[in-house]
Amino acid sequence: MPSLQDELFPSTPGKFKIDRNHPMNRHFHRCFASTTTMFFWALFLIALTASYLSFQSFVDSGSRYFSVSWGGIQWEKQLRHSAQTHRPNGLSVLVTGAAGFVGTHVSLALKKRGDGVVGLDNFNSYYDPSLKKARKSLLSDHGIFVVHGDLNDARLLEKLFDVVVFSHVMHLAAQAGVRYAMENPNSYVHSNIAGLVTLLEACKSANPQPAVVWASSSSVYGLNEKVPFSESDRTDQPASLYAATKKAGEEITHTYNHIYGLSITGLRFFTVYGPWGRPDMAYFSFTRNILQGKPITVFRGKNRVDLARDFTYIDDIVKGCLGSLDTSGKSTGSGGKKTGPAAYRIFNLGNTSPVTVPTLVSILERHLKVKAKKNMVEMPGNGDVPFTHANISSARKELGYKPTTDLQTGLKKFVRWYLSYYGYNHGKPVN
Ligand SMILES: O=C(O)[C@H]1O[C@H](OP(=O)(O)OP(=O)(O)OC[C@H]2O[C@@H](n3ccc(=O)[nH]c3=O)[C@H](O)[C@@H]2O)[C@H](O)[C@@H](O)[C@H]1O
Repeated sequence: MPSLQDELFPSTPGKFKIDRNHPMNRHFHRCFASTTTMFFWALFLIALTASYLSFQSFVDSGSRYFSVSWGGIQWEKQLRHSAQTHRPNGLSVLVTGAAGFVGTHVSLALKKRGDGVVGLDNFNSYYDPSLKKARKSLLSDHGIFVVHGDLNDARLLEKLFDVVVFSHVMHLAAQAGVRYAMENPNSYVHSNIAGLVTLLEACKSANPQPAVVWASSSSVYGLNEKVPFSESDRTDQPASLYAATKKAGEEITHTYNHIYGLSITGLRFFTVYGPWGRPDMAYFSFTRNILQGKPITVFRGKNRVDLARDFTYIDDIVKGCLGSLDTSGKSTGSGGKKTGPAAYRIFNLGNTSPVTVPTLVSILERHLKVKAKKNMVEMPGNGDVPFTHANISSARKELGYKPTTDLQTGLKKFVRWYLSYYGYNHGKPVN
């Protein structure tokens, strides 16, 4: 005789029948019905929770505008992996502007020596974004993850500091270019002022606070005529809005150091050049035009005086950046409050040997084996300064900074990279 159990739960699927009139079955049916209801309610709740969580990460991931560019479990995993250090006492560094010229080189150098690096970049179109994307894939080949996002996205920054404990921030994201400030002044305010403040707010609130090293500029010396430029020289006569925003950055970072105990190092870069450089800069655009047989415009100062720059090779700048990170000392704030004094430093990173722009052109002509078509034009009043020249004794003493590449050697490396990147063979484009 089949047991009750067998009747109710036959081993053969599909033969399950319930005699609703059986008293035992009526009782069972009530129980079963309530279990089923509970089961469906549970399913419903699980589905509801899951969709809430994924909605949260969707909102997290983007911004108020719901564009999904960051966030989610996979994204966080990539962040943590990229930030992992591979040497004892390695640094964990957030590099802003990582797909930029200096950002790419600094990120690679940090990774190479075993530090953890996470990049941040908004991939804006100030110059050819495909170059930025190529730099990004170079970084990715070396295990560096670059987050696509803007400095002004406070929620993104908060999230980055939530997921990773950064020991340092290398802040290189900026609106660069001296002359473009007359075309698009607000982009300088957006990146160099508002973006800087948003970043410093995130740094100040992070626990622990990171030490911050950031890119100021030789342009802060403006109309200063005392040479070479020393950090203690006056910087209250900017000649361009770009310079003014960098100078403002120095004042803003000072207040965050003073109030919140953030360790701050500002680096005044002097006309940095090299492979993977910026197409808007003179050495780069001159190379492009010379190879394409197009004329170049060479600015000249008052009384036909040649303009000169303390052109500094990228590898030297990278050494200065790493030296700054290594010697920055800790921030002292906690929970957004200062608990003691922290370092506030400013260094010139230049080459200490200015070269005139016509000399730059003749070095390029030699390396490219093509004569330039030069238009000599009087320097328009667009923010340029006649010359720059760095005194680097502070950086030498404090950071062990010692530039070793002269313009001739550095441009040779740049030209070799340029020809290979843009597909030239013996000075001719490869079809
Ligand atoms: O040290 C800095 O802090 C800055 O360096 C760089 O500015 P600059 O030193 O002005 O470099 P760059 O544009 O290459 O012009 C070089 C020379 O060529 C002259 N120049 C320029 C263009 C042109 O068509 N003709 C010309 O003669 C021009 O008159 C100048 O004499 C960065 O761009 C800037 O972002 C910032 O980082």
